[in-house]
Amino acid sequence: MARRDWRELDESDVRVRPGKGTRPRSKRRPAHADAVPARVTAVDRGRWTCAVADDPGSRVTAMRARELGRTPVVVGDRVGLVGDVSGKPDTLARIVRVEERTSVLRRTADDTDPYERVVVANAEQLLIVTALADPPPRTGFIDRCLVACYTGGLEPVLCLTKADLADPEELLASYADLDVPAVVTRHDEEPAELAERLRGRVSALVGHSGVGKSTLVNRLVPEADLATGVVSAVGKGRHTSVSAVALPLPEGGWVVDTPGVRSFGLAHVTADDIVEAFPEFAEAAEECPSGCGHLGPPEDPDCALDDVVASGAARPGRLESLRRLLASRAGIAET
Ligand SMILES: Nc1nc2c(ncn2[C@@H]2O[C@H](COP(=O)(O)OP(=O)(O)OP(=O)(O)O)[C@@H](O)[C@H]2O)c(=O)[nH]1
Ligand SMILES: [Zn+2]
Repeated sequence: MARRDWRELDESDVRVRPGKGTRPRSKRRPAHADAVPARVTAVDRGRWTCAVADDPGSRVTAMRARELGRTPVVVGDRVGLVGDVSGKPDTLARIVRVEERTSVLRRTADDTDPYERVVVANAEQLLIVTALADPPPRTGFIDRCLVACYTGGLEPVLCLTKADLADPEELLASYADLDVPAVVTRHDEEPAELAERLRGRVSALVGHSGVGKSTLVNRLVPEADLATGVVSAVGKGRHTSVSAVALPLPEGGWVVDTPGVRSFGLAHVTADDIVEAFPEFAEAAEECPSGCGHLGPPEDPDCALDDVVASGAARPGRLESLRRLLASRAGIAET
């Protein structure tokens, strides 16, 4: 099985591993030994907003140093800044370095841009916001979010909103075998459990229009309405740009809203990439015929994963769930 690394899935990425071609870059590094570490919180027309040392009170505008070449720099990236990092009006710092990413969330290619691009870097978890009713939950969307998490290095969390309108039990049951943590919210109650889960961490948020994402963000980030510029994208709906924005949580951590992102870049994700997220099946998958899609009969009659369940080493529900995710990958083109 050719093991593919999520960090190498497309050419528009930062080179995240020291490879053959990186020697000149490491030579250059000492010149910026004084670079200040910061996190990118917003990107807008060739300007990057950065928080120095993760301090939400610091808001430095930066440009990209010429030496970075075409290296993409996205929200969540950890960067090194030189120049004026005071954040005072009309000052401009320079991004001279992009650190290796610990996770990536990609959006799908579309008519205006044929590449799958990273929209959020370094998020620890992805909050998949789904309404229990109005609009009704779409498991296909949730499943594709899960695949994006497993292959991008994020921990998924289900956030089921509008619990005042419908009971969460049925939906929770269909994800029980995946062991995905879930939080249930409703607008007439404080989202305390959710706030606890987000505290001190970097969490990306996705959800379709109308599921109550803005309602949640405004609850979690009380200043979201007051802050200028970058946060104006929150809650404007479909027509807003696809760029993400990181908002500081009052008790530490960041939520990264992803307005306009409604589907994920899974075009290069293989069946084996998904199986790797299921440790009990990963080894058996190497016994499968080459090119096995692991769907089982009739598509993949010689798939070895059924043997794992037959031997008692895995629960049948785990294989069913895994295969549902594998099947959902096939539907990635639909939005
Ligand atoms: N019954 C009920 N309605 C809610 C709840 N949360 C949000 N809503 C309503 O659902 C609608 C959509 O909420 P928003 O927060 O704007 O949803 P959104 O996902 O941000 O949608 P866009 O702004 O279109 O991206 C609004 O009318 C909210 O008042 C809830 O817990 N229960
Ligand atoms: Zn197989």
